[in-house]
Amino acid sequence: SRFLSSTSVLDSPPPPPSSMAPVSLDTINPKVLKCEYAVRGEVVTLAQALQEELKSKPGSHPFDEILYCNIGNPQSLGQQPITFFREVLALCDHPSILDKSETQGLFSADAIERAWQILDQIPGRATGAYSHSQGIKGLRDTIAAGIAARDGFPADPNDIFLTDGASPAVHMMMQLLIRSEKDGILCPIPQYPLYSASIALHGGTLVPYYLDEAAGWGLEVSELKKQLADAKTKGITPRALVVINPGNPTGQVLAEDNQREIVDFCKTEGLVLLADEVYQENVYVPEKKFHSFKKVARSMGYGEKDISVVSFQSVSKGYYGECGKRGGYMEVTGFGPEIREQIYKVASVNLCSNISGQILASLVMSPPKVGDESYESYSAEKDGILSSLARRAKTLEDAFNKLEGVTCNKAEGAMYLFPRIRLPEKAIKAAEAAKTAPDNFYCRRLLNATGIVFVPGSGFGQVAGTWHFRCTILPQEDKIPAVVSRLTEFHKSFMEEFRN
Ligand SMILES: Cc1ncc(COP(=O)(O)O)c(CN[C@@H]2CONC2=O)c1O
Repeated sequence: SRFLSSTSVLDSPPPPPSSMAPVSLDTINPKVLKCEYAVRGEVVTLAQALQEELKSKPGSHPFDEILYCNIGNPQSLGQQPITFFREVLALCDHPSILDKSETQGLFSADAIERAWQILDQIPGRATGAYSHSQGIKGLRDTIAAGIAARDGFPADPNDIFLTDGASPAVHMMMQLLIRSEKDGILCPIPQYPLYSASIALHGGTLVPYYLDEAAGWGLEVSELKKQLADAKTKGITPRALVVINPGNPTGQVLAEDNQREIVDFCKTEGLVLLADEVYQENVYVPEKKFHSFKKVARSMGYGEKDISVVSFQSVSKGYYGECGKRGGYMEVTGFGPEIREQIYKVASVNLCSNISGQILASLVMSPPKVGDESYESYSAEKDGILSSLARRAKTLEDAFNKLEGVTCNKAEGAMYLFPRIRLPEKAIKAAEAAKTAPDNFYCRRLLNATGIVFVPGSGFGQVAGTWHFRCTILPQEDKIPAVVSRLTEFHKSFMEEFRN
């Protein structure tokens, strides 16, 4: 009746502000409020503000540029894309140039050939069309063949779901597995906060298992068992175990026998093994090698009926670093057809992932081979990037270990270092006074003094009473000395200021 007579609306006083706003913090989904993602959190927001100030008021800070060491985003820091991949992508997106004579002079013959092959796998050769909701079948065939060649065990294209990066694949699995807050997902601490965020958004419970920093971030099965039992006493039903290998933020690469223990643990406990393997190409130490969890399970004689393994891959990492192209997949094994049908249904709600990402995922899993025209140049680009990442990891690891009160495990893989910092009591008190976590306090002070952007360890989780920060190994090599010198100078003055 309020809107039936215009005069009553015109005469009546405006409703109080709270009831005017259709949406307010207390009327949105509380799961959204609970969700956090520190990789682009408070310190990064402050960095972006400083960057704007530097633009509008040059000289307004004791540094002339922001050095973003917060996110695994290689190409934003100058890393070049892989030529062959981009040649194929460009040709697939503009097929009319494929048979022009000029094209022969501009693109490698095998890139032209690969583009034709891919286009022949796309209905109507239209990269602008929706595809099958699991992704283009021909590309899934290529990816399955790449997985089989990597592992030495068969892969089924129908187990593969191409996604816009690994993130939406993780969300889909959380959506499938979490029925209520009574469902628990075992996650490593420290963890990549996509997992804690997704579990929060889907209303589940994160069941932590602590990686052992003193043992090079080792994953002890005894810890898994302890946390599982503890969760059950609280009425939680553990559904899955997340393993990030190589680890983010911790950089460890699991030993194969440790992986076998983990597979047995999941099989015994009836847990889905969620294997996040987006850094599978990022291994820097000769004594470690990447083994997929699916390969480990199969090599133990465990097949489809023995264990559910979901493997996540992405085009955002490795030596390709194509974060913005949003490509990746999950390989879903060990589920019955009725479950795969449910996953397909959820995937079909989003129609399909983007086609460029799908093409890239197939290129990443089936790159140029020996004898291909582009193989030499492709290998030179790949080896150049990976060897540079290894050097940067070592340089930063050594620099951190030289800082007073800081210890840093080796980055065996991935793209990060996660040093521990023992802060003086005075600094802890100052952080409390600033109403922030001590490691966040340190990162904010570092940013304001040097322009360097780290992410505080509290954004990834850590043993209570310990403090860390995460630094990527991604600034180009010519920038690393500046990171080291600015950090070292800042750290000395910070420790002096707060010496007990
Ligand atoms: C372990 C892990 N899994 C999944 C993802 C998601 O990748 P895509 O959705 O891009 O495929 C990331 C991204 N790494 C984040 C982003 O940059 N820095 C990080 O820590 C990651 O580190």
